[in-house]
Amino acid sequence: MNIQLALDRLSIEEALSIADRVEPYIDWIEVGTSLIKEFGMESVRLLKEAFPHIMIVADCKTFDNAVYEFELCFSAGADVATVLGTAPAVSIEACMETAKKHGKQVMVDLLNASEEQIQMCSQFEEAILCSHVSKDEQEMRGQKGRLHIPSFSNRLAMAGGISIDSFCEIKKHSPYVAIIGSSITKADDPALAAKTFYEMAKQQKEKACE
Ligand SMILES: O=C(CO)[C@H](O)[C@H](O)COP(=O)(O)O
Repeated sequence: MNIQLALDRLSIEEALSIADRVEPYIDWIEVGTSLIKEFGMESVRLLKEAFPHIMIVADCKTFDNAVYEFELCFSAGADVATVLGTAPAVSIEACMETAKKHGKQVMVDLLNASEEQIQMCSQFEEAILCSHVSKDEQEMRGQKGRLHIPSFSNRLAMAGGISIDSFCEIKKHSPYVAIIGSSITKADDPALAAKTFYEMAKQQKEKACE
């Protein structure tokens, strides 16, 4: 399991500083949608420049203009870019092709996708499929559990409000990537929080999940 640090609602300086503090305990860094919207592709470029050896995920949440947006992300240094699973199939196909051309990866965010749309997304065998509880569902509806977890993906990602308390539940699904934002970035001690997730993910704290 890879731990993906999601950097959202931060300045670029704060994002760089947190990533630097938690670097030993994370596998991938996500440049969150909020950073991309506020600071543009410069946020992706600066994170990749600071952490050239770490997988950088540009959470652009593409819905249309797939080739253009994915080209922007990969030119800025992203290793993975995201597309919404609710986007038209032609757009997801274009993301897959653009990623293949650059030797990069696609994460399909299944936020608000229907069973039918999830089935459609599962045809993209090279894609990482992300089961995601949105920020608004968490904060405005108090939703914690996920409605749809694709059982057929061998590259499953899980995101949205993952905490140290809920991490054992996440582990049961053996995701390829566990995406964690606020539980690290808003922790009093981000390095300690990231270390705890990392150790649990790498099974050094298996007993904690029994
Ligand atoms: O994509 C996102 C928001 O749309 C976040 O990356 C994802 O939700 C993880 O952040 P958190 O752990 O704070 O929920």
